[in-house]
Amino acid sequence: MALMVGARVLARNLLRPWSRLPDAVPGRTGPAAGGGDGVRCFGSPRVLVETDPAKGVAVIKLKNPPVNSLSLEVLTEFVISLEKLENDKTFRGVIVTSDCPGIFSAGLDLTEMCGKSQAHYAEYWRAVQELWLRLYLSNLVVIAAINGVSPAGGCLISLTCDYRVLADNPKYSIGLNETLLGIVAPSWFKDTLVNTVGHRTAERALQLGLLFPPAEALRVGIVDQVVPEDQVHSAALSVMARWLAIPDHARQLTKNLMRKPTADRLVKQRDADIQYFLQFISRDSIQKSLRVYLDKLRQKKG
Ligand SMILES: CCCCCCC/C=C/C(=O)SCCNC(=O)CCNC(=O)[C@H](O)C(C)(C)COP(=O)(O)OP(=O)(O)OC[C@H]1O[C@@H](n2cnc3c(N)ncnc32)[C@H](O)[C@@H]1OP(=O)(O)O
Repeated sequence: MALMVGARVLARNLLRPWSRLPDAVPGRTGPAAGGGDGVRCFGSPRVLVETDPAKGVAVIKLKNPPVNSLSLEVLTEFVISLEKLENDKTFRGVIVTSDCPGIFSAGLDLTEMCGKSQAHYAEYWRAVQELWLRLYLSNLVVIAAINGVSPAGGCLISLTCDYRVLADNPKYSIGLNETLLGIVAPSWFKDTLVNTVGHRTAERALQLGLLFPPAEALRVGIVDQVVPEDQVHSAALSVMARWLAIPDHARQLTKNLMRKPTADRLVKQRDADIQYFLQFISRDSIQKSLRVYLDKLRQKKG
């Protein structure tokens, strides 16, 4: 069943012309759309997109309550929204942020990796790869406005961006904490972190599963800027203006120069990476670790 979801969502959207693509959140214009004159909204139930054609900037807001976990549907809808923006020459930059208060993203959806079929794991992992590749190599300027806690896959999304602004709230930690779950961040997660903070900091952070609070996150360079919580969006817009002042072709070629070797490593062995994930995630010990972790999260409330 779940195997069909990603393909169904993709097919339904890709078959439609651009102007009719937004279906779940119909296009709205003007102040009622929440962004002032000229702001248009589209997107899907879990990935909202607000566009400001005059500025050439869009905002992608993840909305998968309660914790913005990256389910197969979120990953698929995210890729579709990004592709739509990439294909429209109006847009040169996108800000990625969250619509869930206090949570940027809880990372990969653990329920997608626990107790499911091999076919499902394969489809899910391909969708994770796809989003990473699209974001990492996007021609758009991509800025993360991190307005909440951002572990593991949430951190990965931020790391794919060109610049990260984090809200200054001690609860909003960020990092690749996979080892704390008894799992291992794949090589391309590791590469993305190494490319951002350097080898030694990445090694320590990965082995210990460190989640950095804002001041520490800034110190190690996992984020570029920490600002008061109510200024995250305006700070991201200011940074965007600076990046958009650079001629697109020069910036895009430079980005490609910096990032393509890392992306190519995954592209060249995508199927092998999926097979490795399948073997890893299907192990009894790994399934048990994930179940224990999920149970702990669920029991926290009780
Ligand atoms: C070779 C390859 C190997 C495999 C590599 C795999 C790489 C994995 C990458 C990942 O991203 S794994 C996910 C890592 N994420 C986390 O560790 C975060 C876990 N969540 C939290 O710490 C907290 O939920 C929170 C984000 C800090 C929010 O806390 P809050 O108190 O606000 O909410 P909770 O009560 O904890 O959660 C509400 C609800 O949501 C469920 N949930 C939380 N996180 C996830 C998740 N990542 N996936 C699925 N579901 C999640 C949680 O269980 C609660 O559910 P219910 O009790 O309401 O049913």
